Amino acid sequence: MTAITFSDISALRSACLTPSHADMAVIERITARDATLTKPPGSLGRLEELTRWLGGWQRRPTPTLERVQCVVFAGNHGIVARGVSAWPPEVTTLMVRNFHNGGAAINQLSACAGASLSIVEMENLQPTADFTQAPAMDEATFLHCVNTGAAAVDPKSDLLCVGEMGIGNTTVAAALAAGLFGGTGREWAGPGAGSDDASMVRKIDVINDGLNTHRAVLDDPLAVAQCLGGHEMAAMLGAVIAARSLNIPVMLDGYVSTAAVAPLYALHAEGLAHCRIGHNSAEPGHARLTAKLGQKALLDFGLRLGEGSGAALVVPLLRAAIACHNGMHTFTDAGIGN
Ligand SMILES: Cc1cc2ncn([C@H]3O[C@H](COP(=O)(O)O)[C@@H](O)[C@H]3O)c2cc1C
Ligand SMILES: O=C(O)c1cccnc1
Repeated sequence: MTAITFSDISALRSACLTPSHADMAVIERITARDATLTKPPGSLGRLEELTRWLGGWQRRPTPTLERVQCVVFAGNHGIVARGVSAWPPEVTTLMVRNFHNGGAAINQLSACAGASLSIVEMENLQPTADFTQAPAMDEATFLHCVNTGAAAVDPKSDLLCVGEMGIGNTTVAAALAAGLFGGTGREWAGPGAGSDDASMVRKIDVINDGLNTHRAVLDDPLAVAQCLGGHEMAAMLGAVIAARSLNIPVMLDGYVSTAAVAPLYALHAEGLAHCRIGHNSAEPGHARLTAKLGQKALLDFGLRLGEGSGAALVVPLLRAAIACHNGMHTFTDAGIGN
């Protein structure tokens, strides 16, 4: 659908290092109109900020959400063989079938959001390499996954919601966060889809082993994404870069989607300016990661699912934000003086 393709890692790196920006003139127009609306200035709180963000990236003083796309990328992980998840990798495949049959949480939440839902199976759900032993992906596979993610973005979208399915990927998220921002497995790992105490110990060890194996490349965020990441994580990264070039704002979900795109922030402080984080996951590393990115999640509902659930969930709030901005009358219209 989109022509955004990176021919090699250096093309990808240069796109990461030169992010586009929101349209400041549009943001000024939105701010100016907001000041005329029949409410005390600032009284719609974060709804006002979200309207400026949407309009600034859409380059529209009257932001719209007619075409919202949710994309779920699915992948499997070599480290699952080490007992880091309470679930076997076959569940990834079974959940992909469930997505196609309309039976998962994201099917219901994307429908409530008035969004389309795309499901992308990465690398035929073949697992990555065990990152404690080798890079999770070779460079060509990593680049291919980034490009697959970029190609999944509908260039006509008004908003992109990204999500994932991949048994074991909360371990991968924690490894990415630790690789990018420092700290150990203990500080970044959480129970994911229900790991018990014994599994948590293995998870922490696997993350620490992965950090140790790849310590020579931890200063390069793209190498971190290649060595410690996953197929669906690389695809989310590619989708989010493509969205930025297409001026499409992005709603992230929880820990896994935030960690997948965190390399963009590590490469450039403005790298995730077109993204917001839908909710604060119950996965404990998420709040810490959100703070590292200088963001504040929209909701805190105790979700710990993934699939893009927390991104789709907040779309109705965004609709509320733009309905107020676009539909409210001004003090002049209403004949209210001050
Ligand atoms: C039935 C089921 C549906 C899911 N939907 C999302 N996840 C979430 O849980 C997985 C990560 O947790 P961990 O790292 O502990 O394996 C990912 O697939 C994520 O999307 C699910 C997990 C399960 C079991
Ligand atoms: O926050 C997430 O992304 C998450 C949490 C638990 C399981 N899977 C994903």
